[in-house]
Amino acid sequence: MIRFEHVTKSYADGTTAVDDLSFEVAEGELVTLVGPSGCGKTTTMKMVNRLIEPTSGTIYLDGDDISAIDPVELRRRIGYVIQQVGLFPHKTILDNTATVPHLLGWPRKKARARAAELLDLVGLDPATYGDRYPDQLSGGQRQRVGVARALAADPPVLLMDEPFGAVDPVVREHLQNEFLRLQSTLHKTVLFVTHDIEEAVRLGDRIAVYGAGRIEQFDTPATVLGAPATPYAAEFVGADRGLKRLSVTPVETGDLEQPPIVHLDDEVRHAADRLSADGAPWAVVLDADDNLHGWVSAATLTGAAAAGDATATGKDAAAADGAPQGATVRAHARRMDAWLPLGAPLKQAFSTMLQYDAGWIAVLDGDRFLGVLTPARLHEALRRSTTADAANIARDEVSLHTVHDV
Ligand SMILES: Nc1ncnc2c1ncn2[C@@H]1O[C@H](COP(=O)(O)OP(=O)(O)OP(=O)(O)O)[C@@H](O)[C@H]1O
Repeated sequence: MIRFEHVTKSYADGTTAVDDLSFEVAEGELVTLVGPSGCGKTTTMKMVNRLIEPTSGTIYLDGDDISAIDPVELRRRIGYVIQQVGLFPHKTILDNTATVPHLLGWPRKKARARAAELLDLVGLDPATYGDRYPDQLSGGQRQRVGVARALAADPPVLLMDEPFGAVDPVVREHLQNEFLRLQSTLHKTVLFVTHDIEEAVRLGDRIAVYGAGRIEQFDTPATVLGAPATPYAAEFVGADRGLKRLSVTPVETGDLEQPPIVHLDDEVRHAADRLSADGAPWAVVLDADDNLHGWVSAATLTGAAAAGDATATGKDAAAADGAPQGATVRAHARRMDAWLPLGAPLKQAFSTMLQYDAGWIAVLDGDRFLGVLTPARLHEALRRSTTADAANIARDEVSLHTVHDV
């Protein structure tokens, strides 16, 4: 969708802002450009909508050489969001959002209806905020208006230059999540500039790590974090890149352990026997529909089974009706609320373990129980995924050596 071929930008004073850049952004892909201040990210972006002209090389948009497209016509195909937002202070939020449709000559009513729809889409109720002026909004709300305005004419391409840079970290994370949600339905082709590696990793399908005027590495977040291409890239992504990888590595079925399973209505004695045959200290408990209920310990079941025997020989009254209390697993099972969906990031898995102070968490596919993730398996998954991504193989094809193998 966007293709750079040997693009260089040098200024009259001899500064080379961008040096022989070649890369491609696929349709519907979100590519983050990340790097330190002054490395040429903004220059790269502004060449796409011709706010800056390259010194040499060619940029293609959807196969067309953009130098042959009238800049005004070009910019209609490209939404642009910047950190300072650039809202017109004397225009209402609704009119600000409708700016591009107005410029395109849409009838006023249609433009305003579209603007209201977009404000709603970015989480601002048009009835509440539409008639306000920019200085009556918070910084985060203004950023949302910036995104709504860029999307108003439904351009296939979005350029975003540090769009969430001016808000505090909490609002920023909120805006990032909202933007990811939007992008998952809109599938725009997005070039997103940031100097924040966390943001780049979080948002990007792929990341371009910039050194001075050059791309040092152009790859998925997982690969950039797991196998930095150069010492510079390694330093830029940070010594804690292993931890950052937790956010971009999903839980897979092969990462899970399979503890024994018992059902709520199983007889205690049968369940206890099964666990002791397996030598397992506990079992996962499922209900009749195979949905997760919780867990039960082998010790509890064995104790209950023994108590049941004593009751039976003691001719307890409850046993007389054939349904002694505590005869099924149901009476002894504990609820387990620590679960997460397959494909969730390992970071979420770890955080859920900590939140519930749990030694394992269940992994579900919809309602279906798939297995459990333990801290050891989580660590293994992370180690395997690093090798798997670098060698381009499946995670379960990686063999690991641990201290137990020595
Ligand atoms: N008009 C200009 N004349 C000379 N040099 C310029 C001009 N505009 C930008 N530069 C230089 O080009 C280089 C790249 O600038 P650019 O704005 O693309 O960096 P950036 O990576 O976006 O930085 P930041 O994160 O600080 O915005 C910088 O060294 C900058 O000083």
